[in-house]
Amino acid sequence: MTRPGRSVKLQQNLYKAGEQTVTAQRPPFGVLLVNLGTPKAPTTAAVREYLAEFLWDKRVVDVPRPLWWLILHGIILRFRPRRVAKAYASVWTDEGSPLMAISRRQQQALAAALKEQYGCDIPVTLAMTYGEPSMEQAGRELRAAGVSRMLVLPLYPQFSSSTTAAVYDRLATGLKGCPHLPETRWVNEYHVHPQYIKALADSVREYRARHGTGDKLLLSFHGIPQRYEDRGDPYPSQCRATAAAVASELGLSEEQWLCSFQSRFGREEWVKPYTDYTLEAWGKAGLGRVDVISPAFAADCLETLEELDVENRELFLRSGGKDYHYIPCLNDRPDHIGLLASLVREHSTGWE
Ligand SMILES: C=CC1=C(C)c2cc3[nH]c(cc4nc(cc5[nH]c(cc1n2)c(C)c5CCC(=O)O)C(CCC(=O)O)=C4C)c(C)c3C=C
Ligand SMILES: [Fe+2]
Ligand SMILES: [Fe+2]
Repeated sequence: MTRPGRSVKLQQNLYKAGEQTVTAQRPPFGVLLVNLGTPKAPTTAAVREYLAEFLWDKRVVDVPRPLWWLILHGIILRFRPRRVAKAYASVWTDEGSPLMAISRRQQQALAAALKEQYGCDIPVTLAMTYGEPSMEQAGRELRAAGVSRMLVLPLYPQFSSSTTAAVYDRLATGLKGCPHLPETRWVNEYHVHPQYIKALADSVREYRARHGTGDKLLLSFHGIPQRYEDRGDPYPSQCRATAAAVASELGLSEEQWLCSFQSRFGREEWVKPYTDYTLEAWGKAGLGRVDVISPAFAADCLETLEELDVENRELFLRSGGKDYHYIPCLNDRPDHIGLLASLVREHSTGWE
């Protein structure tokens, strides 16, 4: 008769040996790139579906549920989708929503950069917090590639409870019921990473070398409600630090730049100064030319291509401003992909 202790030990050894054989062909780890999400089509129905999921997340809107359900379904989802769908239609591309098209290019470019860096394939998958590709889809892709260690890289340079923490919640939901969790690491933020600051500053330098230099540089970040900052969300102070670091890298004096916040939603107070009020005031004050950049967005999207490049341009010019220049997001610039590859390397120490 075999003693129970001995048989257990043998099984463990066999399992270990088996696992080692498999591990030799497995990638050392995989990367999960995450961005916010975007509608499937620039139609009222698709935008309604997207907003219904996005705006129901308590991390985004924290109004008590029964009241918020009435406001969301009774008012917002009845009227907003039609107007917002028109805005999406005006920026839609042959490859789909700009956010999705650019995210896919970032995914491919990062995979190529990592292959060069590590000398083997490091699977890079893309997930959206809301809509598709979902965390579950991305997780299945990573599992199929044999990944047992996962680095999560939310494409948010500044940490916010309304974005980065929402990724965390959604990931946890996606992993519910998963019988064997991957070992997971996480990039929380990279708001003053030297390569991020340099890439932003270089994008301004290159733009200005081609198109001339504005009187002021406005660094406009997506806003959040002031209440969120008051209860500890570090996002606004990280945005201010990013803006100051870019200005310093560019050698700008205090009066040559400003950090502001855009994309307000609802009636409550959001973090200030507001981008639209600032541009209106600068236009009225007779400012000649403003250059605008939006460092919180890793990819151009509705909020930059429509709100910043179209709506706010009109506002500035209507108010008396002379010239308005929008500088694109880092998107798939090689220095941006280089930054993402560095973040992967820095957070995967010991996994190689
Ligand atoms: C309702 C409150 C919102 C908070 C808080 C918020 C924070 C936040 N969002 C981004 C990035 C993006 N937001 C985008 C669109 C968008 N954002 C809100 C609302 C809040 N965002 C809405 C309602 C919308 C949809 C458009 C609209 O109806 O006006 C996008 C663009 C997506 C696209 O498809 O192009 C991005 C990206 C950040 C970084 C952030 C806080 C840090
Ligand atoms: Fe937003
Ligand atoms: Fe907006």
